[in-house]
Amino acid sequence: MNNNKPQALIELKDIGVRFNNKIVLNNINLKLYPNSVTTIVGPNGGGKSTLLKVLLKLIRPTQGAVKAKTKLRIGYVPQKIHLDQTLPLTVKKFLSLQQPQSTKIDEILLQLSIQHLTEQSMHKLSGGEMQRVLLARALLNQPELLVLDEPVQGVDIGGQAELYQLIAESKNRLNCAVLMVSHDLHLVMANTDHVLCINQHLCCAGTPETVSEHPDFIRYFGDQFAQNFALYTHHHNHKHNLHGDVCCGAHANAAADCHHTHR
Ligand SMILES: Nc1ncnc2c1ncn2[C@@H]1O[C@H](COP(=O)(O)OP(=O)(O)OP(=O)(O)O)[C@@H](O)[C@H]1O
Repeated sequence: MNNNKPQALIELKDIGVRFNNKIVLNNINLKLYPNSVTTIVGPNGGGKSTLLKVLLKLIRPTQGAVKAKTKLRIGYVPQKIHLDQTLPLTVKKFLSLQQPQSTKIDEILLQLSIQHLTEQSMHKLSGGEMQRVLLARALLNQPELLVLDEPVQGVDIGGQAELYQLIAESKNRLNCAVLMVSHDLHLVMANTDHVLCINQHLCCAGTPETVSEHPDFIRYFGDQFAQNFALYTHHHNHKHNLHGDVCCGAHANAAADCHHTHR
């Protein structure tokens, strides 16, 4: 038994979700640990957002359980927010709804290089600016777990890489766990410890390298990705078993337990 292993921040056990008798998720198991990045990929309609909502306790699963550390601080960047266009709202006012302390807001705005947007109207933000503001809001309570649902939607290609870089820096600063849904596989892989490929069930899971070679993954995303991936990948010289421990012969499917202590 490995006594050095940290406690999981949150654990999903045998999660199943049905909507009107349609199975959307089945038998999903997942543990998230501090200082790790886990990326969920999978085809459209595969249940990725639903899984995040179960984890955030926005949806009660039909089956299974979510076990979280007591008073776990979670920051959430949703796919979209809906603002009333008739209500005037500056960025600072928007953020103060989450965190009233002005100095904390200024600190986060500076970290994300958007201090110039402080008095900007929320209605006039570009796609990239809006996503940074949503990230700022999620970071305001110093989350132990940062959850992001397709965080670069509506952001131009240059801004996408920058936003993923800010997410990685925030993770390093807070030592938090990051769980995100992303379609930008080639952009996120270099900063991702574990990938889960979900299509109702867990198709495959493991390091970016192992998942990118899995037949299910190639079926969903094509081997075009493998070529892009080679440009961005970081290299492991070993694999992991179910407990995240280093071993030599682990199979990609065995890594749904997302403990990763090194890069
Ligand atoms: N509240 C709901 N009621 C009924 N069906 C739902 C509900 N929410 C999601 N679904 C269905 O569940 C399935 C999974 O949806 P979900 O949004 O989780 O997929 P996704 O993998 O995030 O998709 P995408 O990549 O397109 O965002 C879809 O078929 C969707 O229509």
